[in-house]
Amino acid sequence: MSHVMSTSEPTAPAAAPDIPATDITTTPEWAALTAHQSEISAASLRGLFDADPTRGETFTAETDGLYLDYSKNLLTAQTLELLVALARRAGLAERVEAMFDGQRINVTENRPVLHTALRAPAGVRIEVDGHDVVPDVHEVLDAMSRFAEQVRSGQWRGATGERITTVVNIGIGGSDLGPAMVYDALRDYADRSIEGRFVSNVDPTDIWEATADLDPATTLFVVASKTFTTLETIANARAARGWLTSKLGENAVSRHFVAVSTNAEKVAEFGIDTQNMFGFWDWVGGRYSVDSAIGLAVMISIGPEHFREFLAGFAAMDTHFRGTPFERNLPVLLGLIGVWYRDFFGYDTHAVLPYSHYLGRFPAYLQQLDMESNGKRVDLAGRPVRTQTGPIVWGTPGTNGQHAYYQLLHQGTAVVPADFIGFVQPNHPNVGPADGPDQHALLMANFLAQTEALAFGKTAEQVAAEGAEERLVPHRTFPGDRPTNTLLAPKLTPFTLGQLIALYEHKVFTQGTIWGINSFDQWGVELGKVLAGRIVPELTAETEPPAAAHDSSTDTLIRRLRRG
Ligand SMILES: O=P(O)(O)OC[C@H]1O[C@](O)(CO)[C@@H](O)[C@@H]1O
Repeated sequence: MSHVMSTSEPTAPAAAPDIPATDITTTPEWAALTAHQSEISAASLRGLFDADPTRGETFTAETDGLYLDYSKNLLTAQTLELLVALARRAGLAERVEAMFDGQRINVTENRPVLHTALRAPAGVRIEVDGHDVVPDVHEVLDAMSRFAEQVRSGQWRGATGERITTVVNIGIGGSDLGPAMVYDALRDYADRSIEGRFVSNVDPTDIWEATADLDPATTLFVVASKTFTTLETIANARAARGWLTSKLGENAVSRHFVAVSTNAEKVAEFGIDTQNMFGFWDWVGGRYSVDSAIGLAVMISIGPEHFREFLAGFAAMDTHFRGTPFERNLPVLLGLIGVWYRDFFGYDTHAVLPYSHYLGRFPAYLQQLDMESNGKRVDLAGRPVRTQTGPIVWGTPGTNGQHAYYQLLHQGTAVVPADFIGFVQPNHPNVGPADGPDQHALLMANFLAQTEALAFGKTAEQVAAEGAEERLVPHRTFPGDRPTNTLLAPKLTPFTLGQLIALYEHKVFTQGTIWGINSFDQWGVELGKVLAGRIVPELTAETEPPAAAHDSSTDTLIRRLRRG
């Protein structure tokens, strides 16, 4: 049962779509937004809400139960019109079609970008060089489902005949952040008799911690790597194999190691039988791969049915993104609002603040999705960009952040636009007898209070009227006009999570399109990898490296490390 899929030989490769020749900053649409920004910067959210009492109902959009309130942003209907015109000028509609259509929009790697095919229902036809990839996707999904069921039911046993009770995913970047985040987010759907662990860091402490209390006889390793050449993953996988074989012998490997990769050759070279490999394709970017076989550890945890619901959430958002007018299109709105602040206000960072304990790793996941995609300084043609590009994305779950860095959000000199993500229903009721306030109500009261406070602040007059000491009035004043989006979903389910991930994928795409950059390569990670490869022998070889192998700083640090 080989699950490695290959697409047919290229027939007539789909041409890359035209690279926009126009610098977006020289367009009339850009100029109109620049002029409009000076008007808006004189406005306030208090004023905008006073002028339009229905603003909180009209500046909203919804799809399949996912509700976006973007009213607490410094924008008007005119701003939206101008932003939508900018999106049109950037050719967003055509670029969306080019992506869904399998055109080679990843021009620097000459690849299509088809993560949307990973969640396409069976029967839909999506071609790469004349080959329909949807049946391939479903074949791998079916193979994953069979394997996940075998592990969950205890049919798949370790080399000594024991059931698998721990699945350790070894991967990094997209081969870790996605499955680790989703595993946490969907704990309520998990078979808790099988624990999932995630090892990514090349620091030996990570794999040590993950294995210290484990029994190899009941442990399954999923080695997840698109390329199967990533230093951290291969080092950790080797360590895991040594740990396992020192106790169970070489023959145990095939019962305790499976691989997820696009690179069957390297998987075989590592010593994992490609019969135990689940494949995907070079048209899936690492940070866009959690809904591919990279989600295997998740599927083992939540089961194939919930995994399919998760995919259905992505697919629903894909349909919404592809078919909804920009003015009501959630990813487009989030993308345009982000461009508004990044380029016309110069705000450098963007916070994502989930009011759900289970979404603790969502901001870290989005950091890779957004910053590896849009942290670019040249456009598709290789010319230096004249816009700002991707913001620094950060965040942690509310309410913990409130007692840490929200001080800066409310009163600091930096303005940080933020997305607040919350759920109508809790994952869990209060523990124990209900003699205290409903904790979910406490959570959501904070969720609402924060965006209200950020938007409207508290004036010096209000502070003084409350009887504050005069010298304290400036300290206790809140400026307001700190913009936020509120995303509200009925409940954190596999479907909702799929929707949310796809929402941000398409937001990132929208922004990359406006900026005219390639959101699907990541050359910026290469230099450090190459230099590390050069330094490894300099740290470990018996003989000292030559005196001036690097700069004087790096050389001195290498000597200190060698001294031990
Ligand atoms: O899945 P792989 O090939 O091991 O890559 C892991 C990660 O490394 C990167 O290439 C960056 O170094 C990411 O884009 C990717 O998600």
